[in-house]
Amino acid sequence: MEDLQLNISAVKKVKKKVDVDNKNAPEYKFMSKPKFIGKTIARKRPQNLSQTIKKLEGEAQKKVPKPNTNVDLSTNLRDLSENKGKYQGKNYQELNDDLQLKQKPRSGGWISSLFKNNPDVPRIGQRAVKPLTEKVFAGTTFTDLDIHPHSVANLQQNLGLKELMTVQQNAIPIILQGRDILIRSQTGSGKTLAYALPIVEGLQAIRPKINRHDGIMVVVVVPTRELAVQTYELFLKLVKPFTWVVPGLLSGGQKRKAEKARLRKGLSILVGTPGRINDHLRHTKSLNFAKTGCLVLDEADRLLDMGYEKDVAAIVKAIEDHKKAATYDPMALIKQNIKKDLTKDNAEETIEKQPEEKNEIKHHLTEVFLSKQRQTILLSATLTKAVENLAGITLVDPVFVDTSEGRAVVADSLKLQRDDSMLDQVNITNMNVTSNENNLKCKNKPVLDDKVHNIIPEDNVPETKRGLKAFSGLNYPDLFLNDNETQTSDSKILNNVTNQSNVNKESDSDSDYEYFKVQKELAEKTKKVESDEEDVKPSNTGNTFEEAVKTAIVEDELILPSTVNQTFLIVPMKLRLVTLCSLIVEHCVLNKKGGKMIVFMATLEMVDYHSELIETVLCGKNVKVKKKKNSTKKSIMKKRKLENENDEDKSSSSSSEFEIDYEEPVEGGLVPVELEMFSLHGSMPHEQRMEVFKQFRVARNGVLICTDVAARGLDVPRVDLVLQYCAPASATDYVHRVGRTGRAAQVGAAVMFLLPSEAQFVRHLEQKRIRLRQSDESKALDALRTVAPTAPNAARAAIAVQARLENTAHTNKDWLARASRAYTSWVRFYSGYPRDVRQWLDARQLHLGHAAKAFALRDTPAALARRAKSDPNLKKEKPFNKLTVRDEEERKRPGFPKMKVTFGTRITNTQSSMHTASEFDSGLPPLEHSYNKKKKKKI
Ligand SMILES: Nc1ncnc2c1ncn2[C@@H]1O[C@H](COP(=O)(O)OP(=O)(O)OP(=O)(O)O)[C@@H](O)[C@H]1O
Repeated sequence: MEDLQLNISAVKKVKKKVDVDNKNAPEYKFMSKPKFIGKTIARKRPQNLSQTIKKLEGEAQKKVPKPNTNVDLSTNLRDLSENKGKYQGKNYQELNDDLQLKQKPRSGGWISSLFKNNPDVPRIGQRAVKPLTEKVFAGTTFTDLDIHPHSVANLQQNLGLKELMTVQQNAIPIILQGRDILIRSQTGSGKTLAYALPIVEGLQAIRPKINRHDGIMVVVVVPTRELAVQTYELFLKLVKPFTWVVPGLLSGGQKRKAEKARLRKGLSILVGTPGRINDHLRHTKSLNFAKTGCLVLDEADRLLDMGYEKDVAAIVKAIEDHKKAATYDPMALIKQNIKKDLTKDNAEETIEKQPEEKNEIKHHLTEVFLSKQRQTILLSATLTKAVENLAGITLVDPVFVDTSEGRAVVADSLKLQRDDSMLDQVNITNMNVTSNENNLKCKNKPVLDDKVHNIIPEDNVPETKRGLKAFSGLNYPDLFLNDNETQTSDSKILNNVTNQSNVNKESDSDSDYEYFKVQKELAEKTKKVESDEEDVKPSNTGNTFEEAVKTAIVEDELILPSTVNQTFLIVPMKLRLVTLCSLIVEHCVLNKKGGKMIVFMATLEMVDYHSELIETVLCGKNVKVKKKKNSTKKSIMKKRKLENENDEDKSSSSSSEFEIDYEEPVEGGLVPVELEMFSLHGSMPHEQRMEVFKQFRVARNGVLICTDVAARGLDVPRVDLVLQYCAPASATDYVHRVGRTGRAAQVGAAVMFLLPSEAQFVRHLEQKRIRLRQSDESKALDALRTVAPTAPNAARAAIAVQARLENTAHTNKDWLARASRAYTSWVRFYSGYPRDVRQWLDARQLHLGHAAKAFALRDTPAALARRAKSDPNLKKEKPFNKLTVRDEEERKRPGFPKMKVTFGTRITNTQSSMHTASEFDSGLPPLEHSYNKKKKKKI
């Protein structure tokens, strides 16, 4: 009686009590023989492969004369497919699929081993982890900034923003000074506005006013198309009072021609993804960065993942090359000289005018736009070694802004130069962010008090001391060396920082008392360390910026908004899909206010399959629904109440679930619910992708199932739950996924599903100062009783839902193929987890048979593997996101020498990055090669 099938195929609608022989069943008691038709019965698993094979053999024996009694099964099957009309043209896999599909109508039932042989759910004690926190709002307003009054009014009226956020208060004055900057601040803390506002301010102040033909002044590079659209839209709002500043978008979806035309028309601010921008750099002559005074790399760490570093390097190099080329333009020089001669006569007039014009320039950033200089801004909520290297390569005399509380840092690389002449002492300013609120209030003074911030305007630095790269040890030209000349940047970096990772003393105890005791000890220790730090002269690395960034990276502590309630739920593999359905119903259907949630999955095949499967099953899509009068919400609630009372009585008297009356369920046991489902991944057609993104943004409630393509930067209003159905590939990914909720100090919740074998992954997160609580799994399936109202308890409701999920997945070959593809892609993804998390997310611990159940499949893993092998869709080319860095293209276009780029040690492993590589392609169709055109003409 190991594998039994629950058959609910009754016609009668009258409640009857089922008499069950249940003495030997371990968990759920199945009947060996039905006492009467139409009630809960159990029977052997029909789709057992051995049975299938026996049947095939039987048929073969009937129809084909037995050639040899010793022939093996494969010979029989071959004979079947080759000789017999019924099976002609079908391979073994097709036959197997046919049988799989036939089983449903024949049996009318389903496998019901959902609650059998599941591993125990471990209890993971909570350790004493003190999360890093960050104050979101600064307590000052935009009027305190020295910006155009129209901007302030626009922010208030069109964006509804009044108060400055902490990162904005710290970063805007520095950006207005034209300084290079690296910003680290938690997710949803307003980093986009922190750079967009001063950029618009700097541009609008240029006189005479710029126009779209003056060239691209600002380039903003972001990792995904959605983020590009979002950033572009913010710029559109900010330039409303300054119509002569024109933002533009290059993010894919449109034809090359249309984008080329837009570039030819002219833009002031260009927002785009690296692949797309780089592609136009190679194929669109009108794209020129000679006038680019500001480069923004948002989500800098992500930009260096997924093989994007070459595109980013090419953009940085293009800006430098174009600017250089513009400087040495002989025609421009001649023109300039002629102009000088012509205007000699008016020299007096010019001299008189000059001071007036100079007075108009409030911020150094405006001067940067008018000069040959370039300001670079790097941003992310998480820093990696690769970002450190990128900062070393791209930033000159930079400032590091880290806004986490208790360690808020504004570290200035120019501090050293000033101190050389003054104190010969290097200090990182650890300061309380709130303490400098008053510094912004005086408009006529330098915006920041440099005594507090350690910032000195670039003008005050002696010429000889300026122009230092962010890291003294980095060799800048390394970026563009040829293969054989390349040296690893890493070997050159002197890592002076010996700071110990601030891993807290841990306690495995759950008790609050223990937790607070450890916290107190920690607080005392921290106090002591801080006072010691004041006495000890810091190590002289020669660059405060370098020291601060390296410290932040070595400590590797992550920060999340404190308004997000983070939990994890340990779910046995077989129960994952039904638990997901339950959480969706609980959050989006039962929640009276209407919930909006994002579900992260590992692969795009999973996203496609799950979103359609869940929508079909929960919403009754494609199912003819005959609404029963008594299945209205009110009656269901009433019934539930009665059942609950009955349950309580019965639980004491009976141990069998099958002794409870089981009414024939409406439409297979499920009542459809109202639910808006959305899905998003990088391989979706562009228009559909944008449409989904826009619709989900405005939706009041609903579920977005997506890959990590939605993990970065996306700002969707009212998302109050983030569910990680598959564990993230790193703690950093965890932070960005969770960061889609609790934005701008809003309240949010985050749940991560873990398998029992993955439970220790929580410890990995705790080491990074992320604190999570374990959720109680006993209530996780309760919400399913809403969709299976006739089920006597949550477990039976889960069985009914699982049955419907399986039946749907076995509706036809197309469904079956998609289910198998999703399963196979997940298995592949799982074995590709990066090495540093593989000890917790170990593919060898997986039970692949149970995993099949989680994909609503009934096949054995071996049969699934065979199906995957014969599926042409799974043999499709690996996603290729290096459209713009092909060798032949490198050679074709002058000015783009073959580059060997290493921004740092690659931390992503190729296997796992391939799964998501398609998320980040340029969005352009491949170029038609000239020989193809010739061929076409000939034809
Ligand atoms: N001063 C402000 N007051 C109130 N809300 C603000 C302010 N500045 C920005 N916001 C809002 O905060 C939200 C998050 O901003 P933003 O997307 O820039 O965050 P972020 O730090 O870039 O996040 P991520 O790290 O996830 O990319 C947005 O909805 C934005 O409108």
